[in-house]
Amino acid sequence: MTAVAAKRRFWVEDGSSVTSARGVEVLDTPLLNKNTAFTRQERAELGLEGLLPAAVQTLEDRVRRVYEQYHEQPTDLLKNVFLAMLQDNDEVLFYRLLTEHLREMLPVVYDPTVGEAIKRYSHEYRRPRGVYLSIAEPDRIEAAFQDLGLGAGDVDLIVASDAEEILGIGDWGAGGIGIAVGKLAVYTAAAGIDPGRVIPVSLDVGTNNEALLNDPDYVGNRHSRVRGQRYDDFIDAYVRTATKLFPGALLHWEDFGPSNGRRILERYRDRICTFNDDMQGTGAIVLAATLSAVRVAGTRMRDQRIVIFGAGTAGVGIADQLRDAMVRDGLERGDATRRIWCVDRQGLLTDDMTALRDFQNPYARPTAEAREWAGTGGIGLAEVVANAQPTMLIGTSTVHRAFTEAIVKEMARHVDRPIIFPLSNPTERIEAMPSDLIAWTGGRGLISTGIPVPPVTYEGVTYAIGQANNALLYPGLGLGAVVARAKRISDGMFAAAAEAVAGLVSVSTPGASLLPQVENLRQVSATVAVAVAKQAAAEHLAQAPLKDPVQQVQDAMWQPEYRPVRAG
Ligand SMILES: NC(=O)C1=CN([C@@H]2O[C@H](COP(=O)(O)OP(=O)(O)OC[C@H]3O[C@@H](n4cnc5c(N)ncnc54)[C@H](O)[C@@H]3O)[C@@H](O)[C@H]2O)C=CC1
Ligand SMILES: CC(=O)C(=O)O
Ligand SMILES: [Mg+2]
Repeated sequence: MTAVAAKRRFWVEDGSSVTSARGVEVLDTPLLNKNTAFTRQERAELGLEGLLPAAVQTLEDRVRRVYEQYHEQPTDLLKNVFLAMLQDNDEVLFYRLLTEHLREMLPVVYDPTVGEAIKRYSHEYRRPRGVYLSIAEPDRIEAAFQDLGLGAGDVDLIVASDAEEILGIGDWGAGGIGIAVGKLAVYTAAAGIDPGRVIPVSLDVGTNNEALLNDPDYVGNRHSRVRGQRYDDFIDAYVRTATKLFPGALLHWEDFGPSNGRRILERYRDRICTFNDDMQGTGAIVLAATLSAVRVAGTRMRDQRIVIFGAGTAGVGIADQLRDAMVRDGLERGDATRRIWCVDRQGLLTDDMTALRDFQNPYARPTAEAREWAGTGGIGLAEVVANAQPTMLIGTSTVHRAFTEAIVKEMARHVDRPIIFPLSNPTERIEAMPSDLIAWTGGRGLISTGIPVPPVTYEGVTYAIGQANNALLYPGLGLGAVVARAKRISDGMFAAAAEAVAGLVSVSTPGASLLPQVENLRQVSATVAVAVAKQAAAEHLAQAPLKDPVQQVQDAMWQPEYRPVRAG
């Protein structure tokens, strides 16, 4: 039996959607469905008369109603489920609502509530979204993508996760599709990436999460994680198929375990258009926040002394970009590397440790240097902070409350404006809350967090806490790459993106945020996109001509508006 390739239900011509679907099939297509906003003529043409109540409403009418319904949901998880159902029913309405209430709803669609939704995925499961690839059937990858009915030029972006390290909550197996869906929702809300031209992908290689393996409702493969050659071959089959079927697509990797994430990126980054968000997107947004902080502190990038607590995917990704920024500020690479101290489970990483991961090796400190720092229980974060006297402390460890009052006060003894970024997500993982950090440093701390937090008032000054989350960066990066039709995603593109974000921030007022506010995410993303597209052109990585990048970026941004729908 041969597989039957699915056909697209609709396409766009002169600003209208044209569809071969009729009746309920139209209402069941989220990017086509306008529900009560279908005009009388559209209802007649598409076989919808009698399937809808009499009133013909506008998008604004519909937004008003769903906003009320949203507020009737009693918990953030149920709000998330409500929005997912809306997205599956009427995608324009979902994106209009989300865009109009971004500060309110981003934490529900994305970090932190997305973490809870992923944990509950099999229980709250209603309908599928995306492509589910199973390690049991690597030879069905092509058929799986073809079931979408998309052509070679129809896809701009694919976000894939194997769900080994979802945010800071660990292995969530098939539920990991939720992070791909959430990241893509942010791409569209923040940067106007066309939601009809993206694919979320679950790479289901099993799970080591016992709770899932023993949960009768679990919807994924019920075996332990496959590793080694079979895993690599599966990833390779995914990359080969995706790039063959959709040669223009950017492949985004999200929430892999540290060794796989790094290895996959190294294998493909010079061959295809791809990036790892946790390593590179995070590194760039943290660099942006650092550039702002350094301006406030009146110091220079090259003068920083940086302690990173949690030297995994995100931590070392941040280290790499901060090191490169110090090199751009005039330091030799070796000298820049020596201004970074990485602390992980085993304490300060030193060069006598045999079990370091290869990407940690460059940051291992000479054993002799650290020997005299050892407290009674080894060289932990407290000893490193006391001895290294850092100007910056970054948390990517998933360890809640790891930045204690004693450690923060010790840091603040040695530096005028301590820069402290507790970046772990979701809320129950953050290394310290900003209100404490500001109090412990007497208002001198320059703070940014991964989760969204409200402003903190301390001794009459209100401190806005910028969200150092890769969501402020990757959407614009993706848009810039799409507009430029970039062949590769280079380190230079991340540096350009970071500088563009930092350039949007005015830090002259006391308590000003180190990063732009989430309300301005579309402006931030457009600015990043222009910088990234220009950088791609400068590095001869752009395949599209860039005559007027500012206008090209604006033109490329999808808007949540109902289009006329015609029968075809
Ligand atoms: N703000 C942002 O944009 C981002 C934040 N993150 C957050 O960073 C955290 C880490 O994420 P990944 O790097 O992807 O995970 P990962 O698993 O690659 O890295 C975590 C590291 O922390 C270490 N660690 C765990 N317990 C520790 C302890 N008690 N003491 C010292 N080190 C310890 C682990 O050994 C590992 O090396 C998560 O909470 C995640 O949500 C990750 C990416 C982006
Ligand atoms: C924000 C993000 O990508 C993470 O926490 O993994
Ligand atoms: Mg992530």
